[in-house]
Amino acid sequence: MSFAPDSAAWKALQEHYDAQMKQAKMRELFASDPARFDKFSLGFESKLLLDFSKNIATDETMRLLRALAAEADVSGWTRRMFAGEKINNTEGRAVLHVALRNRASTPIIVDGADVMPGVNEVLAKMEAFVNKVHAGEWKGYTGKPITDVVNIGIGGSDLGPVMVTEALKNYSNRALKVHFVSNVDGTHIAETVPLPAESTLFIVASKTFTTQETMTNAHSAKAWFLASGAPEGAVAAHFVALSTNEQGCKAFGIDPGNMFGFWDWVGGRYSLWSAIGLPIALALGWANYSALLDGAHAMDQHFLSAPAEHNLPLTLALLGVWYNNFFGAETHAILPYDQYMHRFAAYFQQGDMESNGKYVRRDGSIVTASTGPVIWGEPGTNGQHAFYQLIHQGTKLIPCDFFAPAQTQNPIGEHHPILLSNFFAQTEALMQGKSLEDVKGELAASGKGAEEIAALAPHKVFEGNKPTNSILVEKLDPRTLGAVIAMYEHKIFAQGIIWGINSFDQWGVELGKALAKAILPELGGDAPVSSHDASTNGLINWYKAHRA
Ligand SMILES: O=P(O)(O)OC[C@H]1O[C@H](O)[C@H](O)[C@@H](O)[C@@H]1O
Repeated sequence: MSFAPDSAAWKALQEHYDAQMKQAKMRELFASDPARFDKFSLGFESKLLLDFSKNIATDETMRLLRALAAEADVSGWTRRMFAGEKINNTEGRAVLHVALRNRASTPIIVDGADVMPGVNEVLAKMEAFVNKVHAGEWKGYTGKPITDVVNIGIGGSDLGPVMVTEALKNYSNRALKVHFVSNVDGTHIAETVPLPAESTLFIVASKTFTTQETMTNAHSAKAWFLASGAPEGAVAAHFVALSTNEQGCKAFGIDPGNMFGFWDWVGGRYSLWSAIGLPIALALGWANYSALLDGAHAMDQHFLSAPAEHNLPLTLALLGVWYNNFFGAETHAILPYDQYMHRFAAYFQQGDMESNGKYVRRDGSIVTASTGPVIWGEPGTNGQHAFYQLIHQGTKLIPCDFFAPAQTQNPIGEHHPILLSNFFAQTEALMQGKSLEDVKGELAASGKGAEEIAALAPHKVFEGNKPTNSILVEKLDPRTLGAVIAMYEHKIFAQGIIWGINSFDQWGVELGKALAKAILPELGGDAPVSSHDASTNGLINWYKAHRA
């Protein structure tokens, strides 16, 4: 198999870029094709619209990009993933977040056994637990119902639950307060636990149950709980675990009955659909959590079966490759015009950057093309008052995804139309820009003299031609959010296939972890440290000299 950029489809795209698209102007593409919006927009269940017409792309671009996907065999790899093949080759694992939301329960075989009975068993256990907590039947050690839940986890065992509980806050059971502790900085737990211990439930969420930050926080939570006066025997009613490591949970003192398991074929950053979703289900109730899974399943089916021209995740993936590899874009912004979505970009920083931040291909060879972009973003309109200047007039091309719901969940006066008018205006401005002639005309109309016009005009020109995808949903409900998350997951998958990398390992996080373990004992005592490079020694010794 030939990899990008050695493949025929890649070369054809390069020629197309050099000959036509490098200089292409979206303004002109719109002017020359009145049907552009219709041709370059896709729907999903009539609840979601993806408008990708504001991209520097023609029919020919899309045709060539789809040929690239075909050449990389994205659809074959998709089928292999859904069938439970061990496509995570460096860890010898299947990649089956799709099984977690396989609502049809069609068998998926891994190592000769159907994974679906196990998936459904854990879901049933989660449902029973959630209902018990909500009904006030799960009691703390003094007989009181649970009022507060603290999820202790980091990375994939934190970001998904945080993002979804925030995004669907309006669907949550506000009587039950769900808190999240992730950072090993003692400040995080210290600022969280002033809580009523007798009615607080701790969830220790860790796929491996060895993650230093989570274990440290979990032990501190247990110490705080016992110090509050709770007897040792109360731990069972107040600590539950979400993990693949049963031994580790037992060693911590968690009753195996209060452990919710999952499997090595669930990647941490794809785990909100597994037992890791328990805090989500506690916050939102089982019906809403189920609807989230339903939405993701619907998107899975779409990704698996929709032809390339109608396939939303594939379209997003291909446009991402187009800018990343042909226009040299280094970053990609995710800009939700919805305050509830304020952790969405942070969630996909892990989802995308841990998946596709790789320089070695699945066969061990070094990539020769740029891989995953830097993902970043903040909700609109806040971002407009912070970093949009650079997107409009900077020297870097930053493709953006704009996202908004048509219906607000908090209709107050004109807030929602104001919000959406900004969304539409920004994508229009980014595409159209503003010409020198227009700027000069405006300055003249405002009474400025020739000299002032000449001095000011260049600063007020917007080149435009900045690409955006616009994603509108009818309403940000659980089903829709499930579909949107799955859409991005599959986008990341398809890009990984095109770049020839394994999107499902994360060896790059290991070195720092190992070094931290080696350095920790060196931080004790007063003896100066000299075993590292000069900078690291200097930093450690400065810390030792200045710590209280
Ligand atoms: O769930 P855990 O095993 O505690 O892992 C938590 C996180 O830590 C690791 O460093 C990985 O980079 C993440 O992919 C993972 O989500």
